[in-house]
Parts: sequence; C-alpha cells; structure tokens
Amino acid sequence: MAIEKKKKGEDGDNGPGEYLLYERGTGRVKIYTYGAHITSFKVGGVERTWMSSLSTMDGSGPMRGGVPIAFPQFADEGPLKLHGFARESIWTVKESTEEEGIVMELKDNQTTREIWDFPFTLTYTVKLGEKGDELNLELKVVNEGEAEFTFGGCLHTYFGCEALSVNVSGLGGMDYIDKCDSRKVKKQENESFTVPMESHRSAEDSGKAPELGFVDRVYLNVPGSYTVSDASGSPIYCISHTGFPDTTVYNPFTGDKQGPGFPDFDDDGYLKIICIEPTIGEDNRVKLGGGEQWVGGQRIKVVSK
Ligand SMILES: O=P(O)(O)OC[C@H]1O[C@H](O)[C@H](O)[C@@H](O)[C@@H]1O
Repeated sequence: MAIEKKKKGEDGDNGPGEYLLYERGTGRVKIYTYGAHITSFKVGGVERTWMSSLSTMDGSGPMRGGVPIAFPQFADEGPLKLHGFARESIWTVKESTEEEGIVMELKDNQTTREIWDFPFTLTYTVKLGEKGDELNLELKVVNEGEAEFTFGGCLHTYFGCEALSVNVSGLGGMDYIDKCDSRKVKKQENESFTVPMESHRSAEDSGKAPELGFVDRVYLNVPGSYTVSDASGSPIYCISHTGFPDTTVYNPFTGDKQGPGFPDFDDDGYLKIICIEPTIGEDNRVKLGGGEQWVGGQRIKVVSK
C-alpha cells in the first residue's frame, strides 16, 4: 500500500472519522479528515510524534497530540475559540499519491462563516520524502473574497522525545514572549535550550509557587531552523519552516496539565514531548487582500534510528 483510505471505525479504529494511512520508504503517516490532523508519524516502525491516551477521539473536540492545525487564530490571541476552528473541521481529500502526498482542503462553509465571516480555501499538503524519514507539511491560505482579512495560526507539532534531556538549538539570541511569565518579552541568551532548567511558570501567573519546567514561549521573527538533540548531543530531529514568522516552544510540564484546561493530557505526557510550532502570533498576523494567498510549511527530518 502507498495510501489507504479507511472509513470511520474500520480496523477497530477509535478515531473521529475517515482517515488515511500513507507509507513511503520507511515512513508512515496517519491522518484524519477531522482537522486534517496527523495522529501518527512513524519512521522505521518507531513513533515520532505523540498522542495523549486521554485525548478526545470522538470528534467532539480537538485531539491532543500529533499535528493539530490552528487557524485562523493562534491560541487565545483573538476573539475566537482557542486555536480557531480548522482543527475541529472536516476537511476534504483532494489528492493522495505516494509521490505528491496527501492534499486536503477546507473551504468556508456555514459553520465557519458563523464564526469568522470570510470566504477562504485552506490547502494542506502532507508529503513524505522518498526514504520516508522526512515529512513536509505545507499550509496554503487563499482569500476567496474581495475584502481583506487577517489571520494567525500554527502547526502545533508534538515531537516525541525524552523531553527533560533534549536540547533545542537554533533559538539563541531570539526575543520571545514568555506566556508563563505575564507575556514578558525576553531574550534567549543561550544557543541551546533545555526544558527543565530555564523556565518556570511564575507565581504571579499560576497563583502558586513557581513550577520548574512549564514552557510556553513564542519566539518572534525567527529564521526557523532547529535541531533537537539528545543528552549526548546526537541529533534526533532537524526541523525547519518557511512562511511562518514565529515559533512556539511548548511543554506543559507538571501541575497545570491537570488543570481544567488539560484533562486530556496524560500525567506523564510532559516527559515525552516538546512542541516546536511554526506560528503566526498576534503581532505578526498575516494580512491577505482579496484573491491573495499565503503559504507556510514545516519540514521535519528524522535523524535518529
Ligand atoms: O490546549 P490547546 O488548545 O491544544 O493549546 C495548547 C497550547 O498551544 C500553544 O502552544 C500555546 O502557546 C499554548 O498557550 C497552548 O496552551
């Protein structure tokens, strides 16, 4: 099989609807039409993303893990529901071939118009490289109307890893909004970033003692090229993005994951993931005139076996 389309419930699947399994080389991707949400990316049989075992899977809300798509709003940076509606919409499969990948589309409809009154087409292309160890994600936004609109968003990629021992390089010298510290703008001095040592949710924000480890940062105007390495310095993922101005780095660590906003996050989930999300944050929202288009993408190369 190169690509197989599966119906809701087929093969005992407990997910929110139709899904596709896509294989190329040693790579394998599982993606639902609900949210155009990738819930699995394996290379050589090893899972490289992560899904929470507590995730909603019945289509009644966003799924926790994999690669959710946020559009037309990033996080709570605007009037819409957290991360907008794209991750909870049903997309249409436009194309699915081994070489060209899977192309899914979302157009405005009555539901989206009630939330955000603009005509648009989103096209999401998910393509494995020939060997299967590289995954290319591309999101295209077209303004199908005449009036200008602005949008934010992200590809909220959850990378599976030993979160407490990895290093992320490529963020040194960057300014970031520390969402765990009253959105203060700070500069990352070190070239290399590790989860537990540098960051904490401030007492001011949580109302509790600072929690070592909670990371929720939006790095601004980044070049967008990162390497996630293990404790011995061996690279695990080489990641780059285009089009998106910002990068969010996110790991909820202990404590807040069990708060009202995180009932779907495994208790030990923070040990297993780091999110590195190509982002269009509040200050860099994209303006699209009638008929104009915008394209952004993330490239993930899996380096470790
Ligand atoms: O809980 P979710 O809606 O999936 O959002 C998860 C997270 O997404 C981004 O990383 C934001 O920066 C976080 O502030 C938010 O908590």
